[in-house]
Amino acid sequence: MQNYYLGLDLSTQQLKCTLINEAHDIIWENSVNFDKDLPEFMTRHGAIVSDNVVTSPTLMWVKAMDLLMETLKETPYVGSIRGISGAGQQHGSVYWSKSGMNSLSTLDEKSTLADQLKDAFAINQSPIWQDASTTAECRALEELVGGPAELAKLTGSKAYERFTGNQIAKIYRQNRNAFDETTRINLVSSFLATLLLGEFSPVDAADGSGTNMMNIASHKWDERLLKQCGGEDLAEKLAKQPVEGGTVLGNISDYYVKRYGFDAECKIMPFTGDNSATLVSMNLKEGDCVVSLGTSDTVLVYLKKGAASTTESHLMAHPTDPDGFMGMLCYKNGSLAREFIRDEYAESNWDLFNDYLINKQAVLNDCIGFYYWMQEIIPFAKGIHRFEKNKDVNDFSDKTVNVKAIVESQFMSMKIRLGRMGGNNVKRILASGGAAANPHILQVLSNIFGLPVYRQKGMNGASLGGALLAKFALQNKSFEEMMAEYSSTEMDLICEPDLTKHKEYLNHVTQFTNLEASAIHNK
Ligand SMILES: Nc1ncnc2c1ncn2[C@@H]1O[C@H](COP(=O)(O)OP(=O)(O)O)[C@@H](O)[C@H]1O
Ligand SMILES: O=C(CO)[C@@H](O)[C@H](O)COP(=O)(O)O
Repeated sequence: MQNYYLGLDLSTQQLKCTLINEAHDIIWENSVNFDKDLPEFMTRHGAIVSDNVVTSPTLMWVKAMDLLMETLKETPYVGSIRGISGAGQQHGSVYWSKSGMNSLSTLDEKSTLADQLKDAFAINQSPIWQDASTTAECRALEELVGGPAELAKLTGSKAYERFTGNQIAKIYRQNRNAFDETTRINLVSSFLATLLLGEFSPVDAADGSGTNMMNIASHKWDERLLKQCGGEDLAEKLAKQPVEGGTVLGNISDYYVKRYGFDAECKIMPFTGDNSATLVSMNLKEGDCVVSLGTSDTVLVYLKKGAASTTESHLMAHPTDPDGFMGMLCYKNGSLAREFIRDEYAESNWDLFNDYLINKQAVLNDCIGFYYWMQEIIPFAKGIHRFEKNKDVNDFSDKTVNVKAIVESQFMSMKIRLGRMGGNNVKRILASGGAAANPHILQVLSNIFGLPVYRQKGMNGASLGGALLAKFALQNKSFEEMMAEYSSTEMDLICEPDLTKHKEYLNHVTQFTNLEASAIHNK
């Protein structure tokens, strides 16, 4: 009989899934798009934005699970799925009420999850990673431990607005009734595992690194930080210490066995962050660097034991190597900012956008732009700033240059900051995320980094990583040994760099850095 492994990914705009067989071949993929498939929640790009406050309806995620499960039921594979793991957009959080946890443990297979969990949450709008409304909480947390560098040493990152501890601290201070009504808090990742188990799932250490509350060395909650973020009761609401990837949490809830035909022995593994899962799917080797172009743009590297934190990047626990780390840069103005420029200057058309990308010059012609459409993470800045021949301008003399300028500016920032994160020996770029479908964007990436760009097979790295994590936990080999047995997760080479252009880009690094500094100060 065949064995299958399922990976889910609840990211910003969609719930996606990937099913693999024993040989890691992708057998089936599907997705539920929040805006399109669940319009009743009125999200735009999966979120509800009110200035710096950004949330997603928790029940929308539950309903997306119902829809995805219905489609899975129609496949011939469901009864042969041996294990499920997956990922969630990082930092987002879910607040279960006591009665909600009771409903979860007594699910009736005749009704949907959404019908039974519609009143299950003490807070109906989950804060997500795009939120930037907790600056006061961030400063308080840093002050507690002696400053941003100290917090980065302790947890892997200085305080960031989107990190879960600061989000919890805001609720604790501003919405105490809802905080007191909350019996359990999940991250988005552990929320999916909780839904599948029918009981509370702990976070995995990799995603715990995105909370500003976990000790990056011991992978345990730091009591002082917990108290600062949510008083004496927070430890109880988090219930369990973070767990390592590769462990088994338990069997799937009977609800899915009866309603959808899952095997009663199907195991649920800890879910991780979407970036960690993407790292897993690529099976990174020394010299590899992932550039994920999803809603957010991220840069990921595998750092070995002994790596140090910085106040510009994130050091996160590695999802399969308990001694290793994932180094990460995260940009909020990724795909949505490119879409904004496409709509503004390229008639909402990716083909025209690509035409300008191929035929226009920006940085190499002294047209440099910074597009912080939403409050940016690195650098912490907002607004759109353009410079032509080093002069601050409202717009470029040829407005269509904005297309090339945004893509170049995003990748110049990554290139410069990757070096500072300790990623100096990179030999190849592995691209993933929705915008990696666009080879013209990848060509600019290749030229700026001076490196070949590869892309993985399949539609979604994070859910593929989830499926591999599920298999990893159910066998006795190391992750590398497991991956070495099969080659079907190898990458396709998409582009080679134009080294003449690469050298020219390097000549503009100082100019870029200076103009970026003046854009931040002129905000
Ligand atoms: N051909 C394309 N060129 C550039 N960007 C694209 C293209 N196709 C999709 N995208 C971008 O991919 C984004 C979605 O990426 P995805 O990784 O699926 O998001 P997430 O996982 O965060 O929900 C869209 O917002 C869109 O801008
Ligand atoms: O905040 C971060 C990482 O720190 C984001 O990368 C989120 O994890 C959202 O991911 P996508 O939906 O863009 O994949």
